[in-house]
Amino acid sequence: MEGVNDLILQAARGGPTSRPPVWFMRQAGRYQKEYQEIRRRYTLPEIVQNPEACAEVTLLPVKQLGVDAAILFADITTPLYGMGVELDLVEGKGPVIHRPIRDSKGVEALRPLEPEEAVPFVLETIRLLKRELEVPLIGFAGAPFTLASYLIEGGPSRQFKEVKAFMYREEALWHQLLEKLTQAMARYLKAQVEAGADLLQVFDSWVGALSPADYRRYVKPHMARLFQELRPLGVPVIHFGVGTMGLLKEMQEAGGDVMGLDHHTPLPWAREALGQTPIQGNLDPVVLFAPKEVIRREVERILAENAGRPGHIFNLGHGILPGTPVEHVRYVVELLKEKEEAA
Ligand SMILES: Cc1c2[nH]c(c1CCC(=O)O)Cc1[nH]c(c(CCC(=O)O)c1C)Cc1[nH]c(c(CCC(=O)O)c1C)Cc1[nH]c(c(C)c1CCC(=O)O)C2
Repeated sequence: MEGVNDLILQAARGGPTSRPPVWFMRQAGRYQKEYQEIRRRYTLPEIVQNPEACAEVTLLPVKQLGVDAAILFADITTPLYGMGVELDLVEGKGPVIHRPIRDSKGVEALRPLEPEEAVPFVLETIRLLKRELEVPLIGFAGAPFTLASYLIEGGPSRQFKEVKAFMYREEALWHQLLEKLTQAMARYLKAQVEAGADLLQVFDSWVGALSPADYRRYVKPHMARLFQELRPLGVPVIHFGVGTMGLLKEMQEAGGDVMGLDHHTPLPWAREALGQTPIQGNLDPVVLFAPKEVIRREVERILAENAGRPGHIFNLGHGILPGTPVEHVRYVVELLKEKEEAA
């Protein structure tokens, strides 16, 4: 990508950069008044299905914050509609599935994903964005476990009791379900790269609910398969989850060029555990509600903990929360850009 800011691609490949590139998970969302205005007129699926509106929302944080990457605006549930799943995105809660999967009929009813038919609007949004963007575009998908947790629980969960009980009780069916989701997300991500996505992030947000032994048995083979399918695409892939310190080595073995670190994971420990693998993270999203002195202290702590090693993409440990002051998010970007001037 000549003439554009490709810091994030360099860092994702482990190369040296003049400063760590920065973007934020959920960088487009309710904390922005411009987003709230658009949301008063359209629902989230209506935005996603309208490439002009969707590109505009994707560009909002790039213009407002000066981040080093854009992330496609969509939800992890977006491709599920194309597999025959009916669901609602409930404000303040998250995805609610009309008929949660509880048996083989539910698994069989999931259709294979044909991206050009099921999500043409996502691919068109990517093509529109590529004409405008001067920073790389991140495509993304939910990982099979995280998607299965919504499909089986029927909505957000704290204990993940239904999904884990299903996994233990119906092991063969579980593997069928994860295989279907793996194939669908591999095709979805491939279509995003063909449309122009420059790197990818796989969100296994809720996989931290599993023990390392369960991860190895029930999830890791599918993740390994997914990353194997993505490798020929030739773009870096970020592998992210929350509460994953105990799983991080297993997740790294499954695949991904960059490992996402939540804010509970000590960065020096992760560097030691992961060797040369680039990392992304790991500021606590709640720090963005703190006074600027505290934000500065925490950003500097993370930079000091990384000790100038290459392959660090600055981000939060999880997504930006509603109510976060935009000014504070922008301040983090400014702090990182100051480092470049100082260098
Ligand atoms: C678990 C998960 C979901 N969705 C997503 C994940 C994985 C990332 C993570 O772990 O946070 C991924 C996601 N969802 C959204 C994006 C957009 C890109 C970005 O700017 O990061 C991304 C990357 C838009 C969205 N997806 C959703 C919003 C909320 C705002 C709205 O309804 O307009 C946005 C901006 C809805 C959603 N969808 C989901 C939740 C938990 C919610 C929030 C519910 C709420 O608080 O109202 C499921």
